[in-house]
Amino acid sequence: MTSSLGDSLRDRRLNWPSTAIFKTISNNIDGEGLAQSVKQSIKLGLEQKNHICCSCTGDCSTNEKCECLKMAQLMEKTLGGEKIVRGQPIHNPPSDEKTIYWEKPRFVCGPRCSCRKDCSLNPIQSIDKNQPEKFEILRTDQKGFCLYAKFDAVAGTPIASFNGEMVGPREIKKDMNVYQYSLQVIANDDPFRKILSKCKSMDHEYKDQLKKAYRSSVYINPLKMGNFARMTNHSCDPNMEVLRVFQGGVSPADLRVVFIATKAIKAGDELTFNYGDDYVGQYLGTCLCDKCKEERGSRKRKIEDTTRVLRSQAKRQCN
Ligand SMILES: C[S@@+](CC[C@H](N)C(=O)[O-])C[C@H]1O[C@@H](n2cnc3c(N)ncnc32)[C@H](O)[C@@H]1O
Repeated sequence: MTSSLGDSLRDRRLNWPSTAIFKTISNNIDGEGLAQSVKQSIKLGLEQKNHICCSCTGDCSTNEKCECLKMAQLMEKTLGGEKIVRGQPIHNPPSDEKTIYWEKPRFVCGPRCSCRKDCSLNPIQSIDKNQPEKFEILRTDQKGFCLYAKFDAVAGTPIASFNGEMVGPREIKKDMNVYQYSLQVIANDDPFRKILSKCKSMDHEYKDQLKKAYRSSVYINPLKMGNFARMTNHSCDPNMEVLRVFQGGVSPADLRVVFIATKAIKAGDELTFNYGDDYVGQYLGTCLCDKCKEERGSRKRKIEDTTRVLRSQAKRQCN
């Protein structure tokens, strides 16, 4: 990891907080505390008959026979989120963030598909590659480590995946650090369950396990093993949003968390997303995002201006 520290602490890893040291992984891995149904459906999902992958040779997004396109279309039709297609921005109403994350998971081609390079239904194919060249981590006094882009991107571009260990709720509650760094990927009675009754060709045993698995809670903990995305700070005016994206199948192990640009990003910009009101209210105290700092600055200027006016009025009256 190529992190830089400010002033005298530069490059002295001994001085880094434990949250800054982790093993980089490019896929989620199984961790502790997962429900039996989650473990079982991950195992069944590894069987070839339960993969969803295509043998297309051209662009899947125009091939009506493509298995991946069919699943992407089923998700779009049932849950309402547009397909993610490379080169086409994803249009999401910004006020709808929570709903997009939970209600509208997407489907894309995966590493087992034969289409690979040219396929526009495979926009996250190389998202985990060359991360040190794409991102920079710098440490600031107030927010700790911050993630910066080293590239320009248009709104709608997939920027990074958020990787780590898949763990159950018990693991999250045990340690406040784990709680603060983790993202929930499967919620109790997950909206994704609506898809399962519509998958006619799915193996029955697998489908039953999936129905149970998507009734439990699963989190991604990036603390011991993860990637750069775990350094993404909160902003009340963020430049990314989080999407759940299935890649190559529909087991919990195929579910990935992907950050998508919501506005144009320039090299040097800090990458941020909205942690949600609960987190901000409970853990951030004073939000140090640019928007809040700007608002506090303008409030302070207003108070100073008013005080100056009142003082000069009082002075005039005294004279
Ligand atoms: C997931 S970590 C992000 C990476 C973190 N900055 C670090 O150094 O490891 C979340 C923590 O970063 C800090 N943080 C993130 N966004 C912030 C913000 N807008 N204002 C203040 N602190 C923030 C808080 O301490 C928060 O609990």
